[in-house]
Amino acid sequence: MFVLSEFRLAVIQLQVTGVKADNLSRARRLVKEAAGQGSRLVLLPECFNSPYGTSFFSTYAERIPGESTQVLSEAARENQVYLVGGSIPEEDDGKLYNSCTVFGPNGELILKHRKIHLFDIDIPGKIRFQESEILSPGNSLSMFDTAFCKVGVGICYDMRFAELAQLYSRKGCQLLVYPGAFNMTTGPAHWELLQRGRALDNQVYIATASPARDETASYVAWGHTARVIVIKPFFPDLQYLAGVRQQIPITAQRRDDLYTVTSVQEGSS
Ligand SMILES: NC(=O)CC(=O)C(=O)O
Repeated sequence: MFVLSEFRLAVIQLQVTGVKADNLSRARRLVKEAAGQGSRLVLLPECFNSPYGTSFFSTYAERIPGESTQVLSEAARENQVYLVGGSIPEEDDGKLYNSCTVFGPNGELILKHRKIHLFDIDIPGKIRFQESEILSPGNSLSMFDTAFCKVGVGICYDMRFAELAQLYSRKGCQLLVYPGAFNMTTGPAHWELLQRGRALDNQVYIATASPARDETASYVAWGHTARVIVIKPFFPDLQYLAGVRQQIPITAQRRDDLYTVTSVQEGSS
């Protein structure tokens, strides 16, 4: 496989409203703009086609393939990019999921990742959110190969689970992408810290995209879309990453005789 050492990745902090058609056309326009600036991989935020909230999921839910994924497929093909389509509420067989679809430069669906860890938190006086009241969890890891590098996919709360990132890293991923939508409580506390932690521990690049902050929304996203890396911002540079892994060889130094992280299932859900 031909692997480019350095490539441009775009993370889109999309303004998301209650009008699905507007969200889709805005996303499409921004994917085109990102590709026009040389991006080869583009990332949209969690719930890019609908407001984020348990009261919205069933109204905005679609089957896959459906209206929103059709737009994503066309946007990927027209612009010849890998497109990580944030997430959408998905309906399948009477159940709802929070699902990320990834399309290749020919517009083909490469994978579907259903959020594995549902966002159920209760911080008194601050925020209570229970995705599991409405959604079902996915049960699979999701990775894909590009012409540049291998990519692992998680959605928002998935980022809090260090084991998932460890597994992706062990399975050869150099970049982990997390469409996300942290909020005004957890965002300032953990959004950047988690990304830096996942990147540093696993010697991988991390990219996240959030909806733009909208103070009038029922769930106010923190924003702060990031193209993080512990290492060197903006362009994922795989040669540089290989250098870091060689200089600080924690992968080879792991004590697999004392501990291990294993997966019981994989593939796209
Ligand atoms: N929205 C999420 O899934 C997660 C989140 O906001 C957090 O972990 O904080």
